[in-house]
Amino acid sequence: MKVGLVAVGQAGGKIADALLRYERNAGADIVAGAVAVNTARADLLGLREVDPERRVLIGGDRVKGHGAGADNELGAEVARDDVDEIRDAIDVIPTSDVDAFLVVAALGGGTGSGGAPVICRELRRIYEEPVYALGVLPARDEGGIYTLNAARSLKTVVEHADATLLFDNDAHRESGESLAGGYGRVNDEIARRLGVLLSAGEARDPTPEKVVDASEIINTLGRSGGVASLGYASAPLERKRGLFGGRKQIAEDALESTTRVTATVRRAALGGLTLPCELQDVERALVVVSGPPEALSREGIEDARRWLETATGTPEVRGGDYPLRDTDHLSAAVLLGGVAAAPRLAELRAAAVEAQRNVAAIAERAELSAGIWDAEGLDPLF
Ligand SMILES: Nc1nc2c(ncn2[C@@H]2O[C@H](COP(=O)(O)OP(=O)(O)OP(=O)(O)O)[C@@H](O)[C@H]2O)c(=O)[nH]1
Repeated sequence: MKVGLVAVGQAGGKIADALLRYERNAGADIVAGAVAVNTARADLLGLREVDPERRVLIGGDRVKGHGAGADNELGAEVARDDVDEIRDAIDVIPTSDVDAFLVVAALGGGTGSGGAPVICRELRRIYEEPVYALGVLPARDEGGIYTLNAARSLKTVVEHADATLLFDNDAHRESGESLAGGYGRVNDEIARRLGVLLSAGEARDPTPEKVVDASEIINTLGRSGGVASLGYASAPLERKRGLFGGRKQIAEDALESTTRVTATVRRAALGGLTLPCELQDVERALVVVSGPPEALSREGIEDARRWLETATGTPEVRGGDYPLRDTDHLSAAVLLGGVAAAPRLAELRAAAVEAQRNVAAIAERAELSAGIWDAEGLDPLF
C-alpha cells in the first residue's frame, strides 16, 4: 500500500524521515511522496530524507520561523491561513500512485497538534483517497499543557481523519531512558511497524501465499473516524548451514513453525501495541506475518487469525503473509481498527478535563461532541 505522507511539526518530520529511511533500507516502495510542514525553520532544515523542495514553512508572518511554542490554537490558525501553500506542495504527489494519505504529527505540541486536523480536513475535502492520521501521544510526565493539547487535538483529528492510528510515547519508553533520548529509537520503531504493514500490500518476490492488499488495510482501519492501534513482535529464527556450507536453512519442523507464528502474533496483539487496549474493545483486526518463506506456516497464520477472532469477538479478522528472503527473524504486525476504549485514552481525557478546568478559571468555555471524546468540559480545537 502506498501512502502520500504529510508530516506536521517536529516529531512528524522526524517520523517521516525514519519511514523514508526504512523504505530505502528495506528496498520497499510504500511512500508515493512526502511533504513536511512546520512553523519552525530549524526543524525543517534538520530533516535528512524529506526532499528540501517538499518542506513547507508556515506561519512565517506570525511566528517568524520559530515554532508555535506548544500553542495548538496558533498551530491550527497558521495551518488554516497557509492551507493553499500546504495544498500546493501536496498536489505534486502523484495521486494515481496513492492508496491513502497519512498525516503524521505529535498531538501534544503546537504545530502538529493544531495543524494535523486542519490538513486532514483539507485533504478529505479534495481527495477521494482515505486520509489517515498517525498521532503521537505525549508521555505522562510532560505536563498539563501537552495533555490538554493532545486531548483536544485528538478529539478534532478523530473528527477529520478517516481513522487515527495512535502511538503512545509512554508505552514505548525503555526503563531509565529519558523521553528525548529515546526519540530516535521510538521513531525507528514506528517506521518499522508502518513499514511492515504498508509493504505487505505491495507486489513482491517471493510471492506471498495469502496477499494482504491495500483494501484490506483500508477496511481494517475503517473510514468512520475511529481509533486504531498497531501491534508488533518478532522472534529470532535458528539457522543452520547447508551440508557443504551452502545456503542457510531454518532449523525448524512444521509444528515448531506453526507454534512460533501463533506465539509471535499473540505477543504482538497482547503486549506490543502502539496504543495498549483490550482486544475485546476492537471492531476489526488484520494480521501480517513476515519472515523467510519456509518459516511462514500457513496453518500458524490461520490459527492466529482464528485466535484473534475469538479474542476480539469479531468475525472481521483478516490475515496474510509477507515473505522476505534475507532475514533470520519472524515478525508479526497486528492492526486493530475501531478501538472503542483504551486506558490511556480515558486517563488522557480525565487529565485534560482537569487541566482545562484550571484554564477555565481564566476563560470559561465548554462544549462537546460525540464519540469516545464525549468528555464533559473538554473543548474541541476548532
Ligand atoms: N515519538 C516522538 N515524539 C516526539 C519527538 N519529538 C517530540 N516528540 C513529542 O512530541 C510532542 C511535542 O511535539 P513536537 O512535534 O515537538 O511539536 P510541534 O508540533 O513541532 O509544535 P511546536 O514545537 O509547539 O511548534 C511531545 O509530546 C514530545 O514528547 C520524536 O522525535 N518522536
